[in-house]
Amino acid sequence: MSSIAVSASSAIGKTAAANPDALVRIAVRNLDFYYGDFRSLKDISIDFFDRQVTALIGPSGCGKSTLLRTFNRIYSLYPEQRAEGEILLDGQNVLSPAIDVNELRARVGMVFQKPTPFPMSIYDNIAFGIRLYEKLPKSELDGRIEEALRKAALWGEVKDKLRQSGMGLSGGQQQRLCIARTIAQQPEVILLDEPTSALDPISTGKIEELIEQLRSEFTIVIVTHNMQQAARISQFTAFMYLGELVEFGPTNKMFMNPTKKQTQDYITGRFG
Ligand SMILES: Nc1ncnc2c1ncn2[C@@H]1O[C@H](COP(=O)(O)OP(=O)(O)OP(=O)(O)O)[C@@H](O)[C@H]1O
Repeated sequence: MSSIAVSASSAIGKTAAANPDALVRIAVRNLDFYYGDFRSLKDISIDFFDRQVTALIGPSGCGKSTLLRTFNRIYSLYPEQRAEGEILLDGQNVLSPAIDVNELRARVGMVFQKPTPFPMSIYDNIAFGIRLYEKLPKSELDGRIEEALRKAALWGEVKDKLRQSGMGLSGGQQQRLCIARTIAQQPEVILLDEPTSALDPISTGKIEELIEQLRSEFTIVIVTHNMQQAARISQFTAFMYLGELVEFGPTNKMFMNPTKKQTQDYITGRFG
């Protein structure tokens, strides 16, 4: 077994096991995705469970980010990109033309690889997202901002400088600010696309702890290249290859006893 697999396996057991009774929050059915003529997702069917973290893993270009980007239809900003099939969020197909995409994006929040604070104060970074959808009196807005910063484990570090620019924070703090901005919109699902790949190990550890805390409230889907991270923080893991879902299951099973040889090869670092 390679060192990657050994340390990934040793992370198993430190994380909460998959809840077999968790409700399905997102049900993907026969999903295909096209960039122009290129079919980058092939007949994907998979369930994402309420208040569980699901890690999407697989080699570069296998379609992890593409799959993530279908859940809030962020791809629809680009006319040559299209999805076919069904993505049922609480039973409602988000690919239906009848869906209000702004409302969808408030329900399905997204945090990107590189922290993307807006060039405005810490306070306004969070207020901005709330004001898009709600008109709140100042006292209530203040409360929502504090709550979001607390949940993102950032309040203690920024409470005395809420009027300072979000751009002045460290990379790790900026990423937690982006998570706070997402939380403030009170989403049901949080999508994280390699949220720690630009961060140092200490900031990465803080984000991983935060993800574990957020799990009690949100359904979380995370794309990661880091197998140890997937093993540490997720309850379910999906392994993708060349646009297909190869294997999906509880993370401990995927890492300790995968069914498919391709999964075994990938998690042991022998993929070729
Ligand atoms: N804007 C685009 N136009 C055309 N093809 C694209 C575009 N974005 C991605 N693709 C292709 O779709 C496939 C899936 O890409 P995607 O970015 O989803 O993979 P990934 O698994 O997230 O990769 P990585 O781990 O490197 O981020 C790849 O073959 C990629 O080249």
